[in-house]
Amino acid sequence: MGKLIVVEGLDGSGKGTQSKLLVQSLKEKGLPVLEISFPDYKSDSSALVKMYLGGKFGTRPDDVNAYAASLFYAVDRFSSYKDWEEFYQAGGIVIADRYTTSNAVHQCSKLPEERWENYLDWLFDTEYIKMGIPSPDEVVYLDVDVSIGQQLLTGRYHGNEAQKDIHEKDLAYLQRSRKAAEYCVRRYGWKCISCLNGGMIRSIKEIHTELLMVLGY
Ligand SMILES: Cc1cn([C@H]2C[C@H](O)[C@@H](COP(=O)(O)OP(=O)(O)O)O2)c(=O)[nH]c1=O
Repeated sequence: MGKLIVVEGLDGSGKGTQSKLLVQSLKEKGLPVLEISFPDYKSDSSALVKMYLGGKFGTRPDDVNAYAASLFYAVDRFSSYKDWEEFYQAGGIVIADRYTTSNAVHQCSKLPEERWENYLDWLFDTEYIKMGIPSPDEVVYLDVDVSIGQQLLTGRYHGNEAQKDIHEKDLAYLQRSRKAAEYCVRRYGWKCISCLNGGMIRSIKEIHTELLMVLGY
């Protein structure tokens, strides 16, 4: 059995960059490592996720309830697992840029806080037990302020706001997602790295060094 490490964070937190750097560092140490990313946009299994994020079922995140949206992402992960199952079972280290934990962060926020525990129990039972995909060994949450994340996203989309998906366009929704993430950090012992220092985003290298440290590499 291998190891599954998840890099989690809100939109614009730098997860993609940090996942890639982590993979590179572990490769340099000679470890068997594979990078995966969700949603798996290159696969047909992400069709419903694309429809949802593109606004086909409604232009606000709340137009699709937490349970329905979670299942769109869950089936995408089930399909992806077929591609890395063998590597993982043979002892490889899998680095995931988002995972089931993204449902926890981004779908919890559609529910009132008193229903979070119930939803999270359902979510982890559905994906890790009923569907049978692996549960992570480590989850590292990269924490950024929603407004800073938005600035980074605007840069990524070269100022074209129309390119944002229905989650990225909704600031209040992202604020609630951040609260849900903080709840998960406390409840499940996810590791948390603060990506800001004095209101400014820390350097990519600094965050990478801390990421290696919290993971013990
Ligand atoms: C993987 C995953 C993502 N999401 C959300 C988080 C993001 O707001 C959104 C899209 O994922 P994201 O990785 O941000 O895609 P992009 O590369 O287009 O920015 O989907 C979930 O709600 N559940 C999940 O399981």
